[in-house]
Amino acid sequence: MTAISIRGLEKAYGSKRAVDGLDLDIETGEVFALLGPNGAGKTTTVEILEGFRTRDAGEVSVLGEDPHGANRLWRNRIGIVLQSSSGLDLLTPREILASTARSYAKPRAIDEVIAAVGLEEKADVRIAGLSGGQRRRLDVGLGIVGRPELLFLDEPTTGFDPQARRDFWELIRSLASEGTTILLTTHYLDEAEQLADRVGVIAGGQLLALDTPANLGGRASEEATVTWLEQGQRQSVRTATPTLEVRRLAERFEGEVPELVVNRPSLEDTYLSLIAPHVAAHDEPASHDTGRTNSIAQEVSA
Ligand SMILES: Nc1ncnc2c1ncn2[C@@H]1O[C@H](COP(=O)(O)OP(=O)(O)OP(=O)(O)O)[C@@H](O)[C@H]1O
Repeated sequence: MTAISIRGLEKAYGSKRAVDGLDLDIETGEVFALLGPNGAGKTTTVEILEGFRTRDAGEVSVLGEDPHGANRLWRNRIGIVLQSSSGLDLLTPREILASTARSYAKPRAIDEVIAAVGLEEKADVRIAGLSGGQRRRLDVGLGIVGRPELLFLDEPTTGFDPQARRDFWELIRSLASEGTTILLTTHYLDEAEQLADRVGVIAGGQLLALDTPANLGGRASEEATVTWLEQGQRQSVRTATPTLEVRRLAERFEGEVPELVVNRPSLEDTYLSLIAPHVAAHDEPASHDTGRTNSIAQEVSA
């Protein structure tokens, strides 16, 4: 089944075409990573899917409905983790999670959410006392407390330390194993590689490539580079048959080949070569203020 269907999506800001004829299907239960340089159109696309932005043209269906003007029932089926949370400094994570949970029909237990995002020790501390990474985990907690069928994660691990990122990846895997569909935007290629069933690369509002992380841009069939040390010099060959090359070397060295390494282009290499023609000399500034706010936060602070 299709969780998200996008056909011919277009959105311009004045003369700037932020999304320029995008077609994409995301299947139910899939973890999909949307990649692209600054200003590629990721946030605009995601915000249209979330119902926070209008589109100029195209058809969009999210969980079977057009997000533009969708009702509260539909909204309760999706979870959103924004790029940054707004000021709720006087509340504790437990309070804000409990308050948020009340607006959903079948919320997760608060303690379960606190444990899932690793905030046990900070559950009853004012949010003002949380580190950036801990606030981010709270954002994720707010995104999942309503037990969403579809979760939007916008650059979820920015500011996480390496252990917190790994813990977060485990959380995403467990949500995915429960059948949650996840649309993730990230600038971390390793995150996409670890989590995503498929990745889509966009630039200039257009889809440049769409595949599994292993196959993106023909990666799986790219030549490998075999390197080794011989008479104090690093040697290397590019080959479509690295196993054969390694066997030859093993025979020649009659055993261990010194400092043997076999490399294929990383997802990052492939990604960078895909977007190279689309990236200007200078990066675009970070996204504009979208007007999208944490509706939950608004409710609580209102
Ligand atoms: N409210 C706005 N008004 C005018 N231009 C906008 C607005 N929002 C986005 N844009 C422009 O639209 C283009 C796409 O922006 P968008 O934020 O969707 O990109 P992005 O891929 O999410 O970038 P980032 O990785 O920096 O978050 C950019 O050129 C951006 O400057």
